[in-house]
Amino acid sequence: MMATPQMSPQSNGVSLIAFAKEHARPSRSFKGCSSINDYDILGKLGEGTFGEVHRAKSKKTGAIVALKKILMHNEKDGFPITALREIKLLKLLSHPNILKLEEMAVEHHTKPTDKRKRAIMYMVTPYMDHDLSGLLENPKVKLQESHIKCYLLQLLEGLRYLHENQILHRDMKAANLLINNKGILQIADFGLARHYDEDPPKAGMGGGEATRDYTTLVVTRWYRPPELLLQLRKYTSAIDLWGVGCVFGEMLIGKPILSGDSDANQLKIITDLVGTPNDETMPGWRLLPGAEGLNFPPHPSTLAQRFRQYGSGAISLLNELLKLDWRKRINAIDALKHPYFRDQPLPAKPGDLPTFEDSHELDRRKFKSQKAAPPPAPKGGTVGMGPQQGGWGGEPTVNGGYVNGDSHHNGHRHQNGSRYPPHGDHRNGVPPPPPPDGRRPAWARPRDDRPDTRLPPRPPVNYAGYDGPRDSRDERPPADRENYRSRSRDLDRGPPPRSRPGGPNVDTYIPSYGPDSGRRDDRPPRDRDDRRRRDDPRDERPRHDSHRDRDRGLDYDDRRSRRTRSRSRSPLPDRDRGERPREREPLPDRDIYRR
Ligand SMILES: Nc1ncnc2c1ncn2[C@@H]1O[C@H](COP(=O)(O)OP(=O)(O)OP(=O)(O)O)[C@@H](O)[C@H]1O
Repeated sequence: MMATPQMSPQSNGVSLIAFAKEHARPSRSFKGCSSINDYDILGKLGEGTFGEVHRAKSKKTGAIVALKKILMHNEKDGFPITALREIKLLKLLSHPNILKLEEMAVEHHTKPTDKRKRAIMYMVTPYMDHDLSGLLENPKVKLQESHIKCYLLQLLEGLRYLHENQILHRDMKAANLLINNKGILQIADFGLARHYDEDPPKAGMGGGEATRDYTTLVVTRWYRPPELLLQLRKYTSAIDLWGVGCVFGEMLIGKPILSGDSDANQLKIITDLVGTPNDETMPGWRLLPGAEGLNFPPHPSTLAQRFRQYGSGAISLLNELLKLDWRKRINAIDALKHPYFRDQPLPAKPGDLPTFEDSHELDRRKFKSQKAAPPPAPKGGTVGMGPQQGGWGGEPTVNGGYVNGDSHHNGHRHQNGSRYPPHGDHRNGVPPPPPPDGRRPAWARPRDDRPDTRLPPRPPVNYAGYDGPRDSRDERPPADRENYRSRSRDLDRGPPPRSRPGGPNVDTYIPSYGPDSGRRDDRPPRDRDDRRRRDDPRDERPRHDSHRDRDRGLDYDDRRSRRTRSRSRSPLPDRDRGERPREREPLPDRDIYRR
């Protein structure tokens, strides 16, 4: 088991080396690195931001595993920092509800012409039969309320463990929750996770308060809490609990509950559901950077009405998880004690859950192809930037879900290899499915009549294209700051500007638990903030940037020349572009592990 809250390195001055030692799981549980030849590849399961995921069988143990291939979108940039973060965190974590990293597997190029290419790395994790998003899309799966409670309890247990150990997941969503046929749910995909510098949450105290800034470029839009949409940088573990609320609602109604087609639209449909913010429901919201120029016509919560068929227990827990005020949002410790879990029907035991046929992204394509033709290949959408044409136009459906531009999609994985929309399918004549039956709960109605849904882009881009403009870190020229302000007043007029690569939103911190981390460990947290990291030439651009390039069909050379062009044109000094010429101040290689 990992540390108790008292062991937090920042709260009591314990060095991160000691922290790592406390947290280290038994060394034999992480085997290190094996060869890809130790595995028989059985088939492809999916494709994510990092790369393909394959099902495989270990030749040594016979175990069925998942191999996540780490794609090097840009070989010259080296190993992706998001993958490094994920590997480092997963190596430390040990909990039944957190996906376990068994080992890494390496594939060396054997052809003489490829010898100079970098080896391909794979993360080896136990094979899980489903992800929750795939499971909910499987027409043969009918989740009963006792099953939902069982999954929700496991999700909260996993999250309590993460938060107790000061880790924010920052990408809570159904697609990142893996489930096996023994009824075990595990939280996966730690590519956006990070160590949290504040104290762990305490019972009855919500997520507490944060004292330092974090990047707001986190969480997939449909699961993104209002405070992040409004650019709060001092956010807390409460951001993950909002995601739990979205996942809970999704399990109840069988589809994502808040599927905004732009950040502005996301805020709109959130407030339609939980009521507009005011000084009581979200004190201080007007002071948040993203609130500038925003006005919400007062409107009460409709949550109880929308979820009335699921009973008062479910409504009460949803209300706690989907609280606008992040300071009052329930934490995982308290959510686990919520009376909903003691109401009938009681949570099923994992071993009592039914088994289902495998539901991964490629299986989802199979389910969908039984219903409709797949969507056209993207013509170069921009991952991370909503289509925006939806503006504030999300409409609630009768059963508590929402219909908007996104929900008209047919839910396929896209042929850009992503779960995220290429932004444009819905304009290509894919007809919306018939409206859902709003009277019956998800498990009691046919799955085929639910609107198809697709995940929005991840990672997000804030519609202002910049956050934290009011603090001393705003080093952009005044003209740029002014642009930000006028853009924020025109939220739904057009597509958002792209955030600047390596700009102040880039939170490239990865916790430094390595044996060589002593020197910096003792520095105050302030020293390890985003400012230092964005100066690092090896700072990775936000994940969506490189992914976006890929989806735009830009190859490495395109990207490089584009970067070179923008560099030569940019009026900003290197510092402001988040870059620092290597020759000026080379950093030791190991520094990449310290951000
Ligand atoms: N251990 C596993 N067992 C079975 N399937 C898995 C496993 N890990 C991942 N998958 C499948 O592969 C898909 C992509 O995996 P994952 O989300 O980890 O990749 P990613 O690159 O982080 O994706 P994203 O695009 O969400 O960032 C998952 O949705 C799931 O369907």
